[in-house]
Amino acid sequence: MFERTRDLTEAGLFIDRVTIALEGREIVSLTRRVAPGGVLTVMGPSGAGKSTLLAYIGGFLDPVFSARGRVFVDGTEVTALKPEDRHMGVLFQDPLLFPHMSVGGNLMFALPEAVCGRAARAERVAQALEGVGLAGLETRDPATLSGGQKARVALARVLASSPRALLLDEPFSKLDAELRAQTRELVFSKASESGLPVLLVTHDEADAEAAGGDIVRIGV
Ligand SMILES: Nc1ncnc2c1ncn2[C@@H]1O[C@H](COP(=O)(O)OP(=O)(O)OP(=O)(O)O)[C@@H](O)[C@H]1O
Repeated sequence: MFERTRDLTEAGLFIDRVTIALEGREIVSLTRRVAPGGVLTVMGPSGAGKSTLLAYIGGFLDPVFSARGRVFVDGTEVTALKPEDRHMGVLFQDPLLFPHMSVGGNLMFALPEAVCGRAARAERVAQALEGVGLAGLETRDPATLSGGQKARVALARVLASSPRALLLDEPFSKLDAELRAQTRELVFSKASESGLPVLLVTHDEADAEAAGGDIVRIGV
């Protein structure tokens, strides 16, 4: 259940004394606040625990880890909630589009139930695609899209779900340099426009620089 706390009602994402251990060894220990529209970039060597931290915040940490600490979004504690009840948009390296659905179907699936009626839902999908420069692609089979287009559909799908925060786990790493730069500009501008706090996990210093926010280095 939601717990309102009087002293933590600030907007954004708050990571409050989160510690994560594997086989009794602490691998992550972090307290940070990410303002709406701000980015916290998590860097560190392979195996340091970056994806593990993101998984804890998203609510899908593997039970092999033991973890403590609280996660708040806009002053509401989400630590005990299921991933789908945290309303966090997650993007991974792979766009993970549903292959058996059209591009429009992928977005429609993500729309909140509160968007009612066929016409209103179709309009919301159209707007989301337009917002990432893919207007009119509703009927396309995801398999026929380029890598960059797939990444944009994944972003549009996440934004269509009306998230309260974005969790990005190396979402640009499969794109070539030029596409990578374009896609990350689009992601950060959309997040900032929507006032979403972003947690970015990356190996890439250029990603961190483009993100423009605080950088936390773990495992170093
Ligand atoms: N399901 C699991 N069971 C056991 N150990 C795991 C599991 N998932 C991850 N680990 C271990 O936990 C540690 C942290 O992994 P994590 O994937 O968070 O690292 P990372 O910093 O994201 O690495 P990379 O940059 O390579 O993606 C690693 O030592 C990894 O081997």
